[in-house]
Amino acid sequence: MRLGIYGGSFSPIHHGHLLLAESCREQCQLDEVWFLPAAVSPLKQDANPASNAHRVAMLELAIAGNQAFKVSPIELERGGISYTVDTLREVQQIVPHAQLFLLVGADSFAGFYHWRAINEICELATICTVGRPGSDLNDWGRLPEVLTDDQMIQIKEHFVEMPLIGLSSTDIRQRIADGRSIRYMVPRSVEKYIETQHVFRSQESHVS
Ligand SMILES: Nc1ncnc2c1ncn2[C@@H]1O[C@H](COP(=O)(O)OP(=O)(O)OP(=O)(O)O)[C@@H](O)[C@H]1O
Ligand SMILES: O=C(O)c1ccc[n+]([C@@H]2O[C@H](COP(=O)([O-])O)[C@@H](O)[C@H]2O)c1
Repeated sequence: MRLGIYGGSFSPIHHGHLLLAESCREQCQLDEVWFLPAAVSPLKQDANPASNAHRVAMLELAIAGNQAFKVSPIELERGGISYTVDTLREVQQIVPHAQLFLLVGADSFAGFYHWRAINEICELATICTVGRPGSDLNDWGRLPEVLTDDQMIQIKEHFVEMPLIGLSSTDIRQRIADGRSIRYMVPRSVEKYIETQHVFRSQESHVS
């Protein structure tokens, strides 16, 4: 099985996330893509995402009907800071025969040099990178100092094409706070959930 591993805060999930996952599924011939909401994203430790329950509920609504997409709670259940290397090790235990592909947007990839154990990450999974407005996938910074030539070639062979989508969860949360429209930025089911559950409106929704 070719398995896509897609981590993020997903607070909330939006159409940029969904198109990224679908583009990787198609172009990397993935059998499944697992969405893994982070307990605490290592480089966004000061962020205050919606509760775990809300993020999982919105993810489930967003992927409903897509047999290839699943939500995995393993980072939430592990708790603490969600280091990707720990997640990949855990997934390897759960599905030992799966070939793992790590899906990463360009802004996250720009910080990849600072992630924990990046050589091991590259051993455990093939990195699939996707463009995002404002981040240049060709700017590798100091990565060539730490990655092997083979690792760099493998990453370059897995650039995934997708129309650039200038959506971000931060902007969507700001729009909600301002009482502005988020229609067509997130699936309708997610929009309705945010509305009826008052997510991002009350302090309560930020508590796990
Ligand atoms: N519009 C987008 N285009 C391409 N990749 C994206 C887009 N939005 C998010 N991603 C990627 O999805 C992953 C998870 O992102 P995350 O859940 O942090 O969303 P975000 O919109 O960046 O959130 P926030 O604004 O709260 O920081 C990261 O790899 C990120 O690069
Ligand atoms: O393992 C790390 O050191 C690491 C550092 C930064 C980000 N990540 C993961 O990358 C994913 C997207 O993170 P972010 O900060 O762009 O939302 C999420 O699953 C994080 O756990 C992982």
